[in-house]
Amino acid sequence: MNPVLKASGICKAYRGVVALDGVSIELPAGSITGLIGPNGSGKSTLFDCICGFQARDAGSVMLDGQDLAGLPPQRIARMGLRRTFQQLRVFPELTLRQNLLTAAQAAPGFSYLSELLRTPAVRAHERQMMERADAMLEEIQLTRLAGALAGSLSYGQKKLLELGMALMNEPKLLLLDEPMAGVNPTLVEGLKEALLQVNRRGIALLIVEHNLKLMFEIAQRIYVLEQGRLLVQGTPEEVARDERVIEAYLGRRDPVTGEQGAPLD
Ligand SMILES: Nc1ncnc2c1ncn2[C@@H]1O[C@H](COP(=O)(O)OP(=O)(O)OP(=O)(O)O)[C@@H](O)[C@H]1O
Repeated sequence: MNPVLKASGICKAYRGVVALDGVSIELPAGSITGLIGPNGSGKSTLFDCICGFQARDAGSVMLDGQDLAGLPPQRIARMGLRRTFQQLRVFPELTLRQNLLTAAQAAPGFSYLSELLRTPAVRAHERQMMERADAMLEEIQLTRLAGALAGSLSYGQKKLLELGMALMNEPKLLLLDEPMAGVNPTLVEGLKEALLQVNRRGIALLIVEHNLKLMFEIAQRIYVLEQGRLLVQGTPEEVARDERVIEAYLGRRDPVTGEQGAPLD
């Protein structure tokens, strides 16, 4: 089976600072993959280079066999590759339902004029998107807050809303940049379950997350970056046992428990 994503030889430097140096990853369709590494190892930059938010210096990215070279991020998103960011991106002055609708795709083939005249086809599409938004609210279990302003949500609820927004157009692949960061520990389990639920629908996940305990629980495969290079890849068990990974984290903190200088297992 074709991988849903194949990134090969990705290189990126910021004014001489090498952030990525020939990184390659391959994600099977429908899989959950973790991307870990110490601070500054290039994880967010790799996301940016895959999604078209940053131009690559070298390397190629294929989504479901299609070359993404030169395509803008919005186009890549429409092709089925969505992402979330370390910093939340919801609209605080809009309701939850409105936030979801902003993420809904305009129907292909509608002209500006047909949108302006609100033709029956446009109205039917709007109805469809409204139904989709309501179904998504149920899925993220925020239906009771459909009409509330997003700004009034807790941080964890905003994370769920952001996840819902990323899912409005049924992507093939979702890149999640630290989905658990800043989330109240009592909500971590709920968010984990939401991610597993998304994956059960066949959507592949690539997750950057400092909560490695969670990562080791849900990922089938883990890639480890260090200083812009791929250090190791393997199953969670293989990665947790790998001397190079333990070494990379020693003196910083244990990737699983957060303790200083302890080995992985
Ligand atoms: N816009 C930028 N301009 C200059 N240097 C940058 C920029 N973004 C990232 N870098 C540098 O590139 C390297 C990789 O950074 P990146 O943010 O991708 O790492 P990361 O693994 O995501 O880190 P963290 O876990 O702290 O989020 C670092 O040395 C960083 O300082």
